[in-house]
Amino acid sequence: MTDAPRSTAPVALVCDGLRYAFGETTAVDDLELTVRAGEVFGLLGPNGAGKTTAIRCITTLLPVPVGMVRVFGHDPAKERMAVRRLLGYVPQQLSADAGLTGRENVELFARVFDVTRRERAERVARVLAAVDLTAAADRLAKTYSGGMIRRLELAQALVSAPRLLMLDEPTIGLDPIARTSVWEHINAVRAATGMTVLVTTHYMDEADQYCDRVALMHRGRVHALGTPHELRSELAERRRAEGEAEPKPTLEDVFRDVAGSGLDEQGGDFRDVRSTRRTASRVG
Ligand SMILES: Nc1ncnc2c1ncn2[C@@H]1O[C@H](COP(=O)(O)OP(=O)(O)OP(=O)(O)O)[C@@H](O)[C@H]1O
Repeated sequence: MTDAPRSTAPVALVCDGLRYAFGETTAVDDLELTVRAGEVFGLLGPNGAGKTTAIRCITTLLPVPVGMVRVFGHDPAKERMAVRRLLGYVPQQLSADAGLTGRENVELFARVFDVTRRERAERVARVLAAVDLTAAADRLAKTYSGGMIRRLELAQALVSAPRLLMLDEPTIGLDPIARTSVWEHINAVRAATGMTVLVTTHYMDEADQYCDRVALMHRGRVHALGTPHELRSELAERRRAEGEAEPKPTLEDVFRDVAGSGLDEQGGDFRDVRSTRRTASRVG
């Protein structure tokens, strides 16, 4: 396993030996990551792999009891507010208020993040446009589709102009078209701003397509790390050496290979029961 981003871009995020336990359950076990500025980095794994717990430690929502985390050089334990100012966070749980319009939801976040009154209206309009919600901005969020809600949450997180955007399962429960749309908007904003993105998902196909590098997590530990192409090529090489004629492994094959049979024992598959949950119905 390597953690050597080729880029010479500054380091956006470092986790070194991060460990977090809920009582007897070790949720994150010795996590080592270095994410470079401008990367889209995917933290992948089935339910219970430890992705959300890791994100909560990075975003200061949980303490860092063992190990070290730095966000653009800042320590979440000692410089909580400095870290929060650098971050945009879209949690798995709904963060939009159904009873407010799209614009009001984003304005609320702008206030919470101290965007000055002078800048606020322009900034809110800009992020709503960036996620293609200008036309729907003055409708109540409860009238939005699941994909629109996710894009609204993205706008909420973007209004503070974060340098590191953390997205916890941003496309869960969305249909394929809405999933693609969410990713296209993430990519467009990233291209326009140079923002760094850390995303968790258990959709291996999305990670393969949209992430520059991925870490495959299982039972709190990172089992493989690299570009999707590198990880697939390494497994293809091994399969070829074992006599397979034309191995074309997917990222999910790589995951099964590194995680072994334990993946099924855990009951953790890449299909989440919650993936059938419609984001829109959470709102409506
Ligand atoms: N508040 C909590 N109390 C006790 N155990 C918890 C708590 N939150 C998470 N865990 C446990 O920690 C482990 C990691 O959970 P976590 O939610 O970080 O995984 P995940 O990869 O984000 O999974 P999911 O995709 O289901 O969100 C699991 O075994 C989970 O049951």
